[in-house]
Amino acid sequence: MKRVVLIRHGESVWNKENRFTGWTDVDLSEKGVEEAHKAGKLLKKEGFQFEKAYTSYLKRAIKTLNVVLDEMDLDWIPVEKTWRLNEKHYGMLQGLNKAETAEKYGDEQVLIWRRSYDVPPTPLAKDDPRSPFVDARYKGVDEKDLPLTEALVHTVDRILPYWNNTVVPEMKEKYNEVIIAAHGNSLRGIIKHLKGISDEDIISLNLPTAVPYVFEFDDNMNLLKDYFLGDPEEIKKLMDAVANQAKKK
Ligand SMILES: O=C(O)[C@H](O)COP(=O)(O)O
Repeated sequence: MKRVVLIRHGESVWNKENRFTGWTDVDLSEKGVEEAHKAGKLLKKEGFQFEKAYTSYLKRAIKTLNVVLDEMDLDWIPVEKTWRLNEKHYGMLQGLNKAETAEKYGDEQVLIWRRSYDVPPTPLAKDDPRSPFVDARYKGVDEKDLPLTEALVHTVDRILPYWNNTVVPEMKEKYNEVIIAAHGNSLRGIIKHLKGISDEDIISLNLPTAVPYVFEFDDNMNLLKDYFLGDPEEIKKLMDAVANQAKKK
């Protein structure tokens, strides 16, 4: 049996301030660091032994991963970073408060921007200071792949080649247990693919911060089952809170 654990980063400073973040590189809040410690302790207690870790180019995911691995005495395992695991790019919404945006444009429009499968927010200009075209970390990425906004379909399009061409072959060949530390929407994209969730039903999936989500596979990487680690009632509350972040006050 093979296991992949997906974990959204702990609460970030902009999660705390309820701002759209996307590719903005904000740090973890104090609570976010605590959440990562809690997740690492739980994974250790449950006997996980990761052999490789994958994460994004964004520090909230990288730091969550580092805390988790440190709690598990697994600081030494190989870690691969890729821009393909970055959060969905939120275009011009990046930096705006979610509830204020709902006051201005209405709950329905904001739900479309957050959760519709194929309607992206207004794009950034290529030379906007927030654009990946002016950020050194994306210098090695082919310009045609760099987004200025994304809907989930675009996030899925850039993640799947990484899942199919890197994670799956590495697991078939040499690893039994890996962890992927990433973001609410980039992980929703992977989960949609793994569970065959429809474009309509994916709208209602909301991932809480730093709750390990376990996927078990057979040796050919066919999905057997999936489950969150932790108290189901508590997790349900956390998921509902994420869903309600962008509603009018
Ligand atoms: O980028 C963000 O703002 C968050 O990481 C995810 O936000 P969402 O739950 O509003 O999509």
